[in-house]
Amino acid sequence: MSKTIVSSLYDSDVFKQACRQFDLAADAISLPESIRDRTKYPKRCVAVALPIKRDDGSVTVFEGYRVQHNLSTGPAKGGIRFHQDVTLGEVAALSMWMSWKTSLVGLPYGGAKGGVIVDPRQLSEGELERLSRRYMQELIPFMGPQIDVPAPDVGTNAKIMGWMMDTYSNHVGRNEPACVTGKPISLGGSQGRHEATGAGVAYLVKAYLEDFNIPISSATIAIQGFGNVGGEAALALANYGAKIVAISDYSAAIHNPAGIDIKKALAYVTSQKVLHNFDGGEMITNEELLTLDCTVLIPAALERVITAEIAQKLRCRVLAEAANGPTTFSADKILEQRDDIEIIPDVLCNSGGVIVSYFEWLQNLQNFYWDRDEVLKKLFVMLDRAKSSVEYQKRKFKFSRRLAALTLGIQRVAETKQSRGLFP
Ligand SMILES: NC(=O)C1=CN([C@@H]2O[C@H](COP(=O)(O)OP(=O)(O)OC[C@H]3O[C@@H](n4cnc5c(N)ncnc54)[C@H](O)[C@@H]3O)[C@@H](O)[C@H]2O)C=CC1
Ligand SMILES: O=C(O)CCC(=O)C(=O)O
Repeated sequence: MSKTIVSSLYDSDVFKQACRQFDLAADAISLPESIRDRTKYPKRCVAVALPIKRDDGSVTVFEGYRVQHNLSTGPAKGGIRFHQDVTLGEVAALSMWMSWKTSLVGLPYGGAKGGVIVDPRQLSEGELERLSRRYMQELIPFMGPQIDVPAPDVGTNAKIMGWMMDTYSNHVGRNEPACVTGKPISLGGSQGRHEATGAGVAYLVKAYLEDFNIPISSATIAIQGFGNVGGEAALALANYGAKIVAISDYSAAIHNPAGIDIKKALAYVTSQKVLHNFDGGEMITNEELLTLDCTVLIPAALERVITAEIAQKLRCRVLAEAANGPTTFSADKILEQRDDIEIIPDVLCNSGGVIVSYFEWLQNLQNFYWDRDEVLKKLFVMLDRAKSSVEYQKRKFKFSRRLAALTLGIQRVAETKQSRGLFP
């Protein structure tokens, strides 16, 4: 990666956070200096201008990115975010976390992430389709089933993945479902992918609560973010018998100590798009939600919401990081000292999404499809395996759980790069 680009990425607090995590992990495993920068910084950052014809005939040029952090361990893999606050540094940080995540869970992938600076709620359906297609069109030279395989993230969904897959397929002149995951099932999407990230979060929360001898039936859960991940995690945890006492999205936060009817909340969001005015409890502030007295707090929205100040006020027993990068580096230090909160770190906690994306890619490549039960069974086996390896690493080296997960992911990427050697 060019030094000029790297220094500009450091303008981003999220990128700094990912780099500080890397440095800590690299020191902890005494990663040789000669391999550090090659492992740490992205391989490739692509920025594209995306001119879109608006419904009124005018043209708006949006800006989009794809950062391929690591291509050494397999095709790059990671979601695409449509959000007004996207920056190149944020996308780069998210691409680093994708690399550690795919390596930690043992997938034959590298890591990548994409983003477009846009508030998708401000676009009509037609404008959104033109933007999604243009993004894929501009990036086709860098995409493909064996190069880089995108998926949904914040502000994107199966329909958008379908448009991107169609654009790619039209370009290569054949149906190529394996170029994108998280597609509609009718286009080769996998059973279970829609709920995979949230279902994986819920499965790990349940497994860790068992380890901590906390019955799930007595657990109270607060969730920030009620989109794909937060909504599906809430549903799965409610089905396991936990009580969801607070939920929120960008429009509202709702608290109900007696438990929120999650099916009703999901139906409300499907029809109204937001939680605003949902009649399921009392309105609270975002900070009140994060600092509620509860068994499990699940940030499932954006990065850096658990700041140092919030970390001091947290009253949960378990912090399950469904979002990527929700805890700042300084908040992490405080939580380590507090010692009364167990963290399930993002790269493990939300890995269910990319695991089922891998299953989708495999099904597309072999043209043989699995049913939902088989997908979920395989998902839970892989999550159990990843959890066990993290717990083993944690015990063996007396690391925090985050450091255990990061060192496992980083070590594998570094080892692969080292084994491949340097072209003279
Ligand atoms: N979609 C996926 O498969 C995966 C997503 N993730 C991560 O999970 C997180 C959520 O992603 P998705 O659910 O896919 O996105 P989404 O776009 O479906 O939902 C995001 C939710 O966060 C809410 N939100 C945004 N700003 C907020 C704020 N300031 N306060 C409270 N809520 C706010 C939105 O209103 C929405 O409910 C992100 O960090 C993403 O990177 C991680 C792994 C896979
Ligand atoms: O499903 C995927 O390929 C990636 C999902 C994602 O963006 C993530 O795990 O953060």
